[in-house]
Amino acid sequence: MSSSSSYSCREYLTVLATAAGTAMALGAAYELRDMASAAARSFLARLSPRRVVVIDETDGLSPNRLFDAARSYLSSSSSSVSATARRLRATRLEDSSSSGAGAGATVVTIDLGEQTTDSHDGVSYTWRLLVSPNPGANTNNPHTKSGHGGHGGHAPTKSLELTFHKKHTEKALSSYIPHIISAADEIRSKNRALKMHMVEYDAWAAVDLRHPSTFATLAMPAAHKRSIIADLDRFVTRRDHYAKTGRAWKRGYLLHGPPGTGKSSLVAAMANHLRFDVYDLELPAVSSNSDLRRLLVGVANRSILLIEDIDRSSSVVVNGGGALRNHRDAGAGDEDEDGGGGKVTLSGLLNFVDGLWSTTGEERIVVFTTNHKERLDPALLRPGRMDVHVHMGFCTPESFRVLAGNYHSVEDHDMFPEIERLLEEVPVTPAEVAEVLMRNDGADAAFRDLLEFIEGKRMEGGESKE
Ligand SMILES: Nc1ncnc2c1ncn2[C@@H]1O[C@H](COP(=O)(O)OP(=O)(O)OP(=O)(O)O)[C@@H](O)[C@H]1O
Repeated sequence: MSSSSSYSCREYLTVLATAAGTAMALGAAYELRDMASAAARSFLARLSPRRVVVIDETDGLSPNRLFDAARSYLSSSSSSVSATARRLRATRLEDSSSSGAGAGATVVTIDLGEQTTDSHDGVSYTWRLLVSPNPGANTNNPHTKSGHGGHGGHAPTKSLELTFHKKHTEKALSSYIPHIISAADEIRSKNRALKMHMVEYDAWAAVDLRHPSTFATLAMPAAHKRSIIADLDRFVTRRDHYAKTGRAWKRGYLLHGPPGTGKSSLVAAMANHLRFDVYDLELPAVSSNSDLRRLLVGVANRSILLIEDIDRSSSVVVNGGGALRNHRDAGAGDEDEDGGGGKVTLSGLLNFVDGLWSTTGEERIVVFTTNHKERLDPALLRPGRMDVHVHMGFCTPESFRVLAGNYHSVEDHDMFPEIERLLEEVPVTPAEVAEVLMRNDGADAAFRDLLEFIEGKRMEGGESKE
């Protein structure tokens, strides 16, 4: 028994020793094989006409921004990812803000191990999403894996491989990668919720800008809309032009017209179109140049600075003794005639904005609104100050049809000819029309109510449409 057991033991040890020897031999063989395959890879890489750029998810401890940018880019329609990848991964974005254009949108991107192609500037690129185990991970111990241990430190790392012909290396690095970064910035700006910033205790305070107005819902002549959209689109693409001429990259808009004609709605439509935040600067609330400077410095890039009712600011000046003066040549640092040194002036503000923003090279839009353009100092109206003047007028038949579509999804109706005939002669603001259309549930009742409303205004008489 004992001899058989010692034999077994010897035999067992022999087996073990043989196994260990085999393992060592195998280990050495694997090592040799790895070395050989690395050498072969590097040899093949030298022979291959393809070049590979690896973009890891993290750069040590911090996230690699280029990886994030490339993933956003590959999820967007600007790349041809969805057309070429075999297997896609789809995610529905959280519907957290109604003002975020990407809110609730479905994002599609390539799945792990998949590859897709894209082309840019005549060059074809291949992308592959790979995952590799983290070197610090003990893959046998589930508690050290991300999601179990809670630290996530040993999660597998992802990387993107970008492959292209090596003759295009220069183009890939100096043109394609910057293109990806700027496309990703654009996607991020489209997906974020817009903000409205207002002055509170001498500092900007932000709330979500949830104004639903867009150029599609705006009641104004279609030709005017088209020219404003074209102007905005041209402006945001002209960085080089402004840089060359040494001018602040800003565009001034003056929106004028009676109350309720949609000036604020147009500002919201511009913000929604450009995905710019709005900074609502109430000039009378700003008491000194130092406050103004601080506020203007705090206006972010790619935003709209809104200064409303500037005629009211001017009339304070005309009557003397207000916080604002509207002198033609006044600078922001001028002394107030009433001895309230360092008070803000409107034209001073504009000089100030030009000087302050000419060095930043980022696009900003300044919008002034007024109900009385004729009351403004002509110095404020000259080009360069306010480049585009937009008149927001009373409701026209064309504007009425937009509102009828907005509120009742109706394109035509028996009562339209009568309503439109009346609108030609009676001054009714789009806000008044919108209010009547909104208070009625059914289209028939709404249009009847509107007819009565306009008739009533005509009977009252008052100002004519001219
Ligand atoms: N042109 C328009 N297109 C669509 N809706 C409009 C238009 N004008 C007015 N409205 C409706 O009337 C409401 C009030 O209009 P809005 O505040 O845009 O006018 P405003 O000209 O800025 O007035 P105010 O000079 O009094 O500030 C808007 O929220 C919108 O519902």
